[in-house]
Amino acid sequence: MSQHFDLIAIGGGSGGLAVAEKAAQLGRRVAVVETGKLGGTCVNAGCVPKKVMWYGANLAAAVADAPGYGVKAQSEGIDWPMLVAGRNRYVADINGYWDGYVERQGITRIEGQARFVDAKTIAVGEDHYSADHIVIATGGRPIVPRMPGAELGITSDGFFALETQPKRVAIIGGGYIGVELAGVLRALGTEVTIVALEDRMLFLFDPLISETLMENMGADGIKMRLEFAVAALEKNADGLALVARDGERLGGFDTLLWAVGRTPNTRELDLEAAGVAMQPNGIIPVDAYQNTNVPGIYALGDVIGREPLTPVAIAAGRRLAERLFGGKPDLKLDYENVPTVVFAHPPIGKVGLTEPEARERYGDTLTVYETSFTPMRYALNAHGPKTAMKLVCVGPEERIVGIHAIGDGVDEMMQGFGVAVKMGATKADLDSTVAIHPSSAEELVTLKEPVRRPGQGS
Ligand SMILES: Cc1cc2nc3c(=O)[nH]c(=O)nc-3n(C[C@H](O)[C@H](O)[C@H](O)COP(=O)(O)OP(=O)(O)OC[C@H]3O[C@@H](n4cnc5c(N)ncnc54)[C@H](O)[C@@H]3O)c2cc1C
Ligand SMILES: NC(=O)c1ccc[n+]([C@@H]2O[C@H](COP(=O)([O-])OP(=O)(O)OC[C@H]3O[C@@H](n4cnc5c(N)ncnc54)[C@H](O)[C@@H]3O)[C@@H](O)[C@H]2O)c1
Repeated sequence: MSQHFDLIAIGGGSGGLAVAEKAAQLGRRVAVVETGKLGGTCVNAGCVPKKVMWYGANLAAAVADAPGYGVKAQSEGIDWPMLVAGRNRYVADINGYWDGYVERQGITRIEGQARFVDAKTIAVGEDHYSADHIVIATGGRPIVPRMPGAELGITSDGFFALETQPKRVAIIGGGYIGVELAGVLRALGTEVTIVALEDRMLFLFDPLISETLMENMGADGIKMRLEFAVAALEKNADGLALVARDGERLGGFDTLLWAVGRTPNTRELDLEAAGVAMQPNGIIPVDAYQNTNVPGIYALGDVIGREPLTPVAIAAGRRLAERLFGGKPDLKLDYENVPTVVFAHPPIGKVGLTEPEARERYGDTLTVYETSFTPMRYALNAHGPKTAMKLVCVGPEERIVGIHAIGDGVDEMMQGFGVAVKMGATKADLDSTVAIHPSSAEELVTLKEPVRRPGQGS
């Protein structure tokens, strides 16, 4: 069989579905090729099931706070199979939604694994399909480094397949996934140890965020080991263990979880058949318009290795379709100032540059404001996780180039502040905004004395 389309999206995840949907809405003949379930990583093994677990974990933590407020609640434990079954039903509903939606949009769904035959043709099994435009949106998968015993560890995919709650978990990696799953597991009652290669958790985030995160994690009973380079995983009478490069052992775990990054699903695509360039790490280089080196072949989402987040993949996909078919030849995604949230306990949000990044770009012209407090949510509890916030401003006009926050509610707060930063807001704009009281967000519009002024360094 051979069929021709205006556009084929390889991958039915966040980016592939977005480009296909927009192209179909613009009247084009479109196909999506997907090996698994529609929705991709985000729906099936990422954002969605993770956030359901995060809500469950928040509720479990809230029960512990309830008596302080006179609410006579007491947890009788976690029904893990019930939580997982509910989560899986929720995900299946979204899969079902996408199945129907793709059909209603008139998008042809091709099930199977795509590979290139030439620059205009792909093969799925025995069948060939050609298109004027082919979009590579095949996402990524978790990295499991090569080392002795590596297979003893599960990944985030394995986490979502756990049928019973692990009791003692070691998480390898202090990035997004490590931090999020550590928080979820701990709030649900699992003993958690997290090891990071660097000298702080979330080392790509602002140092104030890492510092406060580690304080909050410690208070929650999460054990942390920094600068711990895992060299082997082991199984012995005591259970599972991590062995560091210097020989140190951390043992007694029932589950080990790799959270050391993701690698693009590009090696199985036969890219060389189409002449598409790929970096040694599997990333496909693109220009600002998602063009690969081959005319008519584009890449977006996690495969391009920039801001691997669902809304980024979706935004890139929509813009690409509008550029190709919507009469907007200059439309492209601006990858600067992408707001992002880590669903830790409590969550973390940021938009723009960290203080060290801003210092590197703008030199000693920064004015930095900070605050740190325990939010009112814990007024009647003996203690609660800390909130911290930072504004990074540039030049005499104090243009805001970075906002960083950790604390209850910052996940929902950051979208609006993202709009402000995108519009070029200055500190004076925040000062002129009347606060909402009592809230944590009001702190960001009432920051007074800077902690660092131009010329004062960090
Ligand atoms: C645990 C976890 C939590 C996350 N949480 C968040 C979050 O809270 N917020 C957020 O913004 N992002 C989150 N992410 C990241 C987000 O899931 C990804 O950035 C996003 O899914 C990328 O979209 P994509 O379209 O590039 O790829 P994907 O969504 O991964 O879709 C790619 C699809 O292509 C298919 N495919 C691969 N190869 C082929 C082939 N040869 N032929 C046909 N189909 C193929 C795959 O089966 C997959 O369905 C999370 C990720 C993980 C792992
Ligand atoms: N809330 C969200 O938006 C969200 C949630 C989860 C994932 N994601 C996306 O998925 C991507 C992948 O997440 P991730 O957490 O796997 O990657 P990550 O890049 O965020 O973090 C990986 C961590 O593992 C460490 N590491 C690497 N090799 C190691 C080793 N051998 N031993 C010990 N530590 C090692 C890294 O230094 C880093 O700290 C993220 O970059 C993010 O874009 C987003």
